[in-house]
Amino acid sequence: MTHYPQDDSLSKFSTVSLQVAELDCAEEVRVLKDGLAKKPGIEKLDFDVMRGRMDVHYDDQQWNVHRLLEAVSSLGMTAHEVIETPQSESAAEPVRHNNDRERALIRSGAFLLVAVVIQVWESGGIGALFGHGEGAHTISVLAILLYLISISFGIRWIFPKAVKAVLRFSADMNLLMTVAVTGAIILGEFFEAAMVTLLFTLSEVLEQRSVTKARRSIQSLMSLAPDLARVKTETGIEEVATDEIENGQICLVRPGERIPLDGTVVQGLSAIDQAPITGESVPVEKEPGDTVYAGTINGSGSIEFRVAGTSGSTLLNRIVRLIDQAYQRRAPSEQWVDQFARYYTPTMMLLAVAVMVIPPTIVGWSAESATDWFYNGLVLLVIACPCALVISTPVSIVSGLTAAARHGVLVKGGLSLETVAKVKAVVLDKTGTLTTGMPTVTTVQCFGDQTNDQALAMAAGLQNHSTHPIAKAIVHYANQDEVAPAEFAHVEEIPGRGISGQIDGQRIWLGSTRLAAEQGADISELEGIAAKTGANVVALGQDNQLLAAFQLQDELRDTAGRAVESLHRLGVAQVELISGDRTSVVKDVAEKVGVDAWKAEQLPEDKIEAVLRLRNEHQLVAMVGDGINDGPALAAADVGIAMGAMGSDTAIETADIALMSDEIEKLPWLIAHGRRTLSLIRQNIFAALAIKVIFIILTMIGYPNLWLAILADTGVSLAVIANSLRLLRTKTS
Ligand SMILES: Nc1ncnc2c1ncn2[C@@H]1O[C@H](COP(=O)(O)OP(=O)(O)OP(=O)(O)O)[C@@H](O)[C@H]1O
Ligand SMILES: [Zn+2]
Repeated sequence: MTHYPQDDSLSKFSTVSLQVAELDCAEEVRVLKDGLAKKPGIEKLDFDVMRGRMDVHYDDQQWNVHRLLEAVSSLGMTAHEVIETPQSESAAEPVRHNNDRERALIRSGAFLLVAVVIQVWESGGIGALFGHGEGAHTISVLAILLYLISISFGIRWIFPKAVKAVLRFSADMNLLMTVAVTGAIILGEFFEAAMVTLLFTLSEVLEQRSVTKARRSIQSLMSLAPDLARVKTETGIEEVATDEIENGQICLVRPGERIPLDGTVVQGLSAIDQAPITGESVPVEKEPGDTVYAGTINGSGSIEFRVAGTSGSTLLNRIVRLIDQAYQRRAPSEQWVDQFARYYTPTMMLLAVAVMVIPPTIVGWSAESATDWFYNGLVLLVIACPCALVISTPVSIVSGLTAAARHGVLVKGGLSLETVAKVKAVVLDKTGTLTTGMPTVTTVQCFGDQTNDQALAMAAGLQNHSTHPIAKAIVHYANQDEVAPAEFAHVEEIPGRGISGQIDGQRIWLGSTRLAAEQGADISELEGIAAKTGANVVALGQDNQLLAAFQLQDELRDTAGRAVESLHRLGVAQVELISGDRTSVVKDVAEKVGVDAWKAEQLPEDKIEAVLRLRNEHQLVAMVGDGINDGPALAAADVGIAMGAMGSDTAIETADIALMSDEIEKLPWLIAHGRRTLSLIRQNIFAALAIKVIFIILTMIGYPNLWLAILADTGVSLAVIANSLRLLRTKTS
């Protein structure tokens, strides 16, 4: 049968990045989502409010960029396409800062001030500003004019959005503000109208500033990598811009300088401060063969290193890019607030209208009662403004993510941060998590007629193809004994068991006792060795013949016990150790670190099952692993946390959270940090709602005041922002 490509099978998805001029808060995100996301052919929308960007993933059979731009403008916004050049790589681009609005704020404030001075001077007292309801203050045309100019500066940012809200038949805070300001002008309360506008603009500016601030503190990470590097060339040493340096070139770094690019040390010894990436306070000794990272700080030795990759592909670059993406993922608490505001705002508007209309209808309409209740209704509108509520959560989340990154913990979104805060059970992998993950070969024992060196050459030859910690240990051991690894063909890794390959037409395997047994080998001798020494034993064999056994010892991290204790202290109900290693080894580790339960000789699929079982019992489960033979389990957990992610690209990309350093004590820190972030969010929401309730009550019992209401709201916004930014100052545990 012949295959003809079907029309719809040809349809493809494309992605375009749009710069949307009006996109600067959650409100616009909602509008764009409502207006676009559900249209056929729109696959996905991603927002980056801070840079005013929207990425559209669309079906290019149904849409093109031109049509997308039209769709955006039909929602009342203007957009243009962003063409990414390698240099304008998202992370490197400076955070957009809306200076226009700040300028408007200052002008609005200046005119307000002059107007106030004139009004007070004309009427001979401050009292003129605050009385209301009598309808007629003595106020000159000049003062009125100045107030109106002040208002016009601020309202320019609010009014267009309010109109669009009306056109969409929805109520948002811009509409609330516009109605309140217009109402106040109608009542002749110019001072209050101007004050409301000014304070509202102020809180919007503050929101933007604070988010920018949190973001900048990550971007300062980026600027850590120097722009110039000294490169070895045929003619000598030259200073070259880092983005012109190619893979494989040799760079020189003097003591105290920052490493310009990622690479491998080829000469020199030095201790390098990796805190910018890992948050570790202690410098790490580097020798030829070790990896160095862009942005880290060289200690007292001079080193030469061979560049790996380019300036765009450094670990630092990737981290900043991932954090950038993390900012865009909305946390559950953010969604909750959005959802809340969606009903809350129109409800408050209806309530305000009710206050304006119902009481005068009951007591009888008179000029006085109408004005009074109209004013009360306006106050209610202003109190209703949800802005403190709407800004609090994103600012907290962004600060929380940024603070974590500065401690060497890469959290890939607000959701992960909130989940880790609520974790009830933790599954730990052993190798690389509780132990250093750098086992060493202690003994080699041969059973066949070849020599130790021949066995070692074969083992090292196979292990050259593996990234398993055991593989590294065996290769390293062979290197030390100056044994050249044998060349293998058709090498296959057998997850959770070992590895096999062909040499001289023979199939050779290497792996756990379980693998040996599955190959039909007699494992009684292996069991004997393992029982005697308590070490991990790896067997080398051909068909069902045992050739050699390697004993390996992996050291426990000295902080492992304390970390488990901290987890218990934080109220984590169950800490389990799940390992692919032998029972005797795992049992020993489990007892030393004090976990609640342990399981040994677990295959990758068994590890998934363990995670699923714990999810049944404890709901939220975190799995911590090094990404080797536990990737699927990391994915099955509510939060997958990769340990020592610095060396492993896949761990960084796939885990929900990556602990860049090899420090297990970052785990309890992270849980505590997540809880701090959550509790800040709750405090903020509570404060914002509490102040509203207080002012509603004040209005009800007859102390309505328009500008005090908005002052309170702005005050809460400010407090909430300051509260959230506190996260940026958290210290490493
Ligand atoms: N590449 C390999 N070379 C040699 N042995 C291997 C290899 N991969 C797995 N094995 C064997 O399989 C066993 C299980 O491996 P696995 O990676 O699942 O767990 P582990 O590293 O022992 O411990 P943990 O599960 O705590 O990380 C190892 O103990 C080892 O005996
Ligand atoms: Zn507000």
